Formats: sequence, C-alpha cells, structure tokens
Amino acid sequence: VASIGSSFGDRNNITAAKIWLEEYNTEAEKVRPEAQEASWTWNTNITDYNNRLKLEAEKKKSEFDKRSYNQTLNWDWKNFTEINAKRQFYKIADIGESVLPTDKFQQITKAKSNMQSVYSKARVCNKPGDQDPSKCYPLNPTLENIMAKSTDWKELAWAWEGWRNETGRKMPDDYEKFVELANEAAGMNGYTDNGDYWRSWYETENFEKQMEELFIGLKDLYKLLHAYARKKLKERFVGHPFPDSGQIPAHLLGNMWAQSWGNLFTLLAPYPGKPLDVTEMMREQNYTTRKMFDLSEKFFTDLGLDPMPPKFYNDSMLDKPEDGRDVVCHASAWDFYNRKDFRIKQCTQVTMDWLITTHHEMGHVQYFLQYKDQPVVFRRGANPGFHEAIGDVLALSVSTPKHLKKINLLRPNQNPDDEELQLNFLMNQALKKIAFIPFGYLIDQWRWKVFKGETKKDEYNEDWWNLRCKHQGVSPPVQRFNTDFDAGSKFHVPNNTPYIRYFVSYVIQFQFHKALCKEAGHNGPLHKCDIDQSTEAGNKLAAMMKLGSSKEWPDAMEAITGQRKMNVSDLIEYFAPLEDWLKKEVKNETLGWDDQCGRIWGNGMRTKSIFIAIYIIFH
Ligand SMILES: CC(=O)N[C@@H](CC(=O)O)C(=O)NC[C@H](CC1(C(=O)N[C@@H](Cc2ccc(O)cc2)C(=O)O)CCCC1)C(=O)O
Ligand SMILES: [Zn+2]
Repeated sequence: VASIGSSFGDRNNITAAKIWLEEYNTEAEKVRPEAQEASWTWNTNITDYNNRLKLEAEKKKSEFDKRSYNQTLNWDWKNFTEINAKRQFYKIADIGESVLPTDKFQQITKAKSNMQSVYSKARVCNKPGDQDPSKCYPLNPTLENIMAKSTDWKELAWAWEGWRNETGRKMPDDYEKFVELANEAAGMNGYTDNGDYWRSWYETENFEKQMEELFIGLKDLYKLLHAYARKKLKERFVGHPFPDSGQIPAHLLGNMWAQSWGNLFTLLAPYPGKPLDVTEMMREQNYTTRKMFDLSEKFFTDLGLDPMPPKFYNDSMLDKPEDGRDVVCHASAWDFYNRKDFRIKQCTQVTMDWLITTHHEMGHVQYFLQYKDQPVVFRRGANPGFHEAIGDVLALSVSTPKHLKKINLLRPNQNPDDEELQLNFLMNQALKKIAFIPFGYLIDQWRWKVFKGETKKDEYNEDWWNLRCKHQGVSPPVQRFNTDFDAGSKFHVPNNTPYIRYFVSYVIQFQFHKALCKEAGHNGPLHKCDIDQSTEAGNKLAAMMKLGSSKEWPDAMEAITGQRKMNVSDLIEYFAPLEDWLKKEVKNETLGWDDQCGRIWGNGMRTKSIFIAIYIIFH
C-alpha cells in the first residue's frame, strides 16, 4: 500500500490517494473489529487474562494507526480540493493516544484499565443495621436502589461516602499518570492539551464560550427546580443540617451523583394523587428485558428506521450475568466497524428508567446502522452530542402519557389529557432533564482545567467541589478531604469518556424534538407531542444519521431543524407550563445559593493526616 503513493511520486494525485483510502478502509475493517472484540470480551468478563488480550489488541490497533498516519504524509491532503477525501485524511491522521511510543501507550492503557477495574469491581460494606458487617454491595443494583428509594439520612450517607471511598479514593495516582500521558499525546498531535483535542471534535470556534452561554440560558430554570426540591427535601429531612449557604446535601436527590432527580417524583409531583407509576405497570405485566428491547425496536421500525440485525440479540449482553463473573455493568452500545456486528451491553432492570436507557442505547445502534456504509472514519456522530441525542429524542415521545396509554403503561383509569397528570409528567421530565444540566456541564469544566494544568492532583477534589457547589448547588453530606477524589466516583472519569456531549445532547434533543414534531404534523404544546409512526419524521432523522461525521455538524443540524445553531429556546418552550407552576410554588423561597458551600460542608479540604496528627498529639 505504501508503494502506491511513492510510485506515483505525485503528492497531489487524487486518484492514487483515493485508491489508498480504499486500502485503508479495508484494513481498518479488520483491525478495529479485533480491538472491539477484545474490549468486549474484557467488559463482559473482567479477568487478568482478558485484560492482557485487550491490551494486546489495543497495541496492535495503535500500531495500525501509527502506520496509517505515516502513510498520510505521502499526500499533500491539506491542499486537496475534494472535500470528502481531504476530510477522510484529516480524520485518519488524527490518531489520538495511538501517537504515543509503544511503552507510553502501554502505560496509559494500563492506567485506564486499573481505574476501570477498580470502578467496576467496587463494593461497599458495613451497611448500617447489617448483622454481618463483612457483607458488601455493588453499585448496580443495590447502591443505586438505596440512593433511589431510601429516606434514611444515615443509610444514604453510608452509600454515598462508601462508594467514593471504594472508587475515587483509589485512583488519583493512576489519574495523574493518565492526564500526563494524554496531554503528551495531544501535544504530539498539535493540540495544546487533551481538553483542546476533545473540544476539536465540535469544530466550533470558542466552543467553551458557546457552552457557557447555553448554560447561562438555562440557569434560571434550574434555580426554580432547585429551590422547589430544596424546600420539599427540608420538609422530608426536618432536623437534619442543610448548609446555610443554600446547597442541597448531595445524597438526598435520589441518585449517586445527584445528576437525575427522577426518583424524587413521589415527593415532588404537583398532584401526588395522579402518579405516573410506569415501573409498577411494567412489573404487573411481567415485563422482561427482551420485551423492553422489542418495544424500543418497534418504535424505531414504526418510524421507518432499521430493525436490529439478527445477530444483535444473540451477541448482546442485556442482563447482568448470574454466574458471578465481574462485568462492566455501565450500559454501552458497540459498533464493531465491520458493518455486521452491533451490540448492547447493560445490566437491565425492569423499571421506567431502564426503558428510557434502553431507548438511549438503541439510539446509538440505530446511528451505527444508518451510517454503516460510510468510510470507517466517518462512522461517528456529526458531533458527539448528536450520538447522545438520538435515543433520547425518541424517548421524549415514548414517555408522554398519550404514548404510555397507547402501549398500556398508563393506569386504565387515568386520562392522558388530564391537565394535572400532564403537569406531573412535565415535573417527571424536569427531574431528569433540567436537573441534569449543571452536572452535564461541570464534569468537563473540571477536566478541561485538569488537562490545562490549572488543577493539580492535590487540588482535584477542592476544584471538583468548587464546581459542584457553584454550578449544581449541592454540598457533600460528610466532610471531604484532598485525599478524596470524588470526580473518580463517576464512571466517565475513570473510563475516560468525555461528558460535555451529554450537555450538548440535552439542549439539541429538544431542537430535534420540536423539528420532528412539526414534521409529524403535531399541533399543541411541545411536551404533548408523540412522533410515533411518523415516517416523515423518521426519514428526516435517518437522512441526518446517514451523514455520520462526513459533514460538519451545522450541516447535520440543518438537515433536521433547518437552522445551524444550538439554542435552549425549544427546551424552555417545552417546560414553559411547569416553569409557571414552579414560580408560584417558590415565590417565598430564596432562589439560588452561595458560590462556595457553607463552612460546615466541603471547606475542610485539609488532608486527613493533619487531623489524625492533631488527634494523636492531644490524646
Ligand atoms: C462503546 C461505547 O462506549 N459506546 C458509547 C456510545 C457511543 O459513543 O457510540 C456508549 O455506549 N457509552 C455509554 C453511555 C451509557 C449511559 C451514560 O453514561 N449516560 C450518562 C448521561 C446520561 C444519563 C441518562 C440519559 O438518558 C442520557 C445520558 C450517565 O449515565 O451519566 C448510561 C445509561 C445512559 C447512557 C452512553 O450510552 O452514552
Ligand atoms: Zn449515549
């Protein structure tokens, strides 16, 4: 292959270049599936043996990437006039961490594997009230269920602190090593640091500024929901200390990271007498995991989108294995880049949340299917936020009372057009979509500063809580120290998965929803729209997905919405009826909170050893 370039000698011979691109794709469709298969094997059976195979396959892929990069140097591709070929070369040359020399590449993959293994194997023991203190519990399903259902402050604090002790606290050294090597790779690829590299995928001038403007546009809505939740939680936990600086203790919001407050629905529903208890309905109807996937797949195919390939159900891992092996339970969707193998791995539970997650993962696979005939390097989202939005857009229709009625997941005596039920539905949506906004924003605000070198290892935790206290308005329920590393307790940090993509997705999914609802001929409030069975809407979505990352994302945005910018106006329109209701509910509340968490909470950033030293001296 290398000979093609040099034999023509002409660095601008586009015909020869295209032949080389074909060769690249053929080889990439062999190398990438092998790497994915090895990664899949480890993710579905975490053993040292499988880890070695995974590292070996990643090494082989990185060598292929290095070779390919070197061959791109045979061409003056930056001056090609054919945009498609030029864009393929640009992406082939962008090899990320593979640019590192083999020994450093092994080090960074080792550091990442260590952290992923710690996170996936973590268990928490000494549960309050347990006879046997050596009994230990995993995040999925036990700790997640406690965070979702418990109203016992102590039990919630045990799960919250225990999870952070068993994950983040064990990672700072590996994380520091990862940051150092990721930055070195980014530098070798011409970026200022790894955050600069990650942001480059959006191909957007002053991307950080744009994200900040979107976030500012949503702050008032978040403050209303925060004030309402704080008011009701103070009633539920009367007598327990809420910081006078206005934050909500982070373990009370129904989720290990306070990123989604949907589990507080029974506490926060405007009309508690009109529940949306889809989980109970699913259980009463003996829903299985497979039935959840069939339901989701039917929504896609009724829009005229593609069904799952036959192999999909055989090869996927849709339930947590019961043979005791360690797996990465965190849900994920896999493209094997051979146009044949597509899988989902998740530890499904029969709940409404998991029905939504199933649509989210199926959205990824639908995107894989729609762009599978693109050149390998174009088999990605228009930008990473697009990939995160597909499943959620469909879920916006599936979640409506109207659709739930259609699929018999609304109580028979409930009328989907009942305005009080509709307000309960909007609250339920707000507890997932509005509550998420600051969290989706702050994770990469923290990481970008770490990659810039503005946050050193001994400031990791202080800077994390500065952002959590300032942007999310939550505070730690127990004292935090620099020896803690709470960012590491969130999957995406040890797993090195960028996160701003979810913030982008939560904004653009409402733009897509608005546009597809119009296409589907919907009239009336946006939150009542269900695009189910609209092949017009399906065709628009498919046309956008088929582009993959072959065009810059404003072209893809235009293909659906007719305009080229991200904006929050459709999200705000969707929640308008609830915003009015919230304003009345919190009119006697102080909206917002101090930038810093109160003195009692989170300011004790001294290392634990000083405390222990003082204790020893005075006793
Ligand atoms: C091989 C590979 O890694 N593939 C990628 C896909 C790709 O890049 O092709 C992938 O599968 N990533 C996993 C990740 C899983 C989930 C997640 O992490 N979600 C965020 C935020 C959120 C939460 C609720 C929600 O409704 C939407 C987003 C969180 O849980 O914090 C967990 C359940 C939902 C999505 C995902 O699917 O995005
Ligand atoms: Zn996703």
